[in-house]
Amino acid sequence: MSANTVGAQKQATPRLLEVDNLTVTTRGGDVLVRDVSFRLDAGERLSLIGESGSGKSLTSFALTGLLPDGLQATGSVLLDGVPVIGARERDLVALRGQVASTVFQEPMTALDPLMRLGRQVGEPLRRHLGLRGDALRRAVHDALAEVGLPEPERIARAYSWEISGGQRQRVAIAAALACRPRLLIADEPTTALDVTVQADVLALLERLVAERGMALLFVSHDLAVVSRMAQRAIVLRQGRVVEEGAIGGLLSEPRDPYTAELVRSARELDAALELP
Ligand SMILES: Nc1ncnc2c1ncn2[C@@H]1O[C@H](COP(=O)(O)OP(=O)(O)OP(=O)(O)O)[C@@H](O)[C@H]1O
Repeated sequence: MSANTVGAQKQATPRLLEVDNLTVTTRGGDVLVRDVSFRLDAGERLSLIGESGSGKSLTSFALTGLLPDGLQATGSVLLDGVPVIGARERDLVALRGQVASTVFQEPMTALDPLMRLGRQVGEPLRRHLGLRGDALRRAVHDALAEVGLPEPERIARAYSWEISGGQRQRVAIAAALACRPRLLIADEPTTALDVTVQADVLALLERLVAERGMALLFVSHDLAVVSRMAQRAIVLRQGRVVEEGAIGGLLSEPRDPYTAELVRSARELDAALELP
């Protein structure tokens, strides 16, 4: 194979995620996210930070075509080279779960209260990997065991309202990761949980991301958590990117006044916070 051919092949491998001028508007013309652009490579850990209402969730929803009804995305989102904006729902279903999966803030909304948990974890395995019968049952059991749930058989038979909030988030993580996506989008995955289980769920995500070499887009307003989970961060304010860079630099020498304010209030909130 010539050097030229190798070069051409390398170029042909798409980036995991390329976002250019992503803009989210309401039908009435209000701009909620404006001109957001960033890249994420395989295995990289990036955070979206910003105060409540800064556009973090809408940005993360737009990446897999999950914006709520009534909102419209423009610009370009390429997920593994496939355009998301304007794509047919059918094509997005193929990307979700296999290329990129999302874990949401409130696990209750991600899980169907009328369906046994095992079936919900099994659904992506059936749909994407074609597993059936014993193979499917084993894969569901393994997925539940891998997220540290005791008694996976019991959990598989249970409904979401029969287990604790922390366990629910573990089940949602198991469902999101069942098909081994290359990118995990975690939208404030511990905010709705009791503080005593937050650390456990973060440790679980950290372990799974490291073990599988997954890329992570971690959405949070909590700088202490971000400094643990990500290498790089994008700071959003009122729907715009105000700063981007390595976490260490953002925390020690924030360039934008808004980032400086976030760092200051985080330090104030928790004097014991271990920031560099
Ligand atoms: N479906 C919607 N219709 C109209 N406006 C919306 C809709 N969803 C969100 N917004 C508005 O868009 C802005 C950005 O919302 P978004 O949920 O992305 O913020 P966020 O940074 O994730 O905040 P939080 O940390 O509170 O979740 C907010 O002003 C919000 O009120």
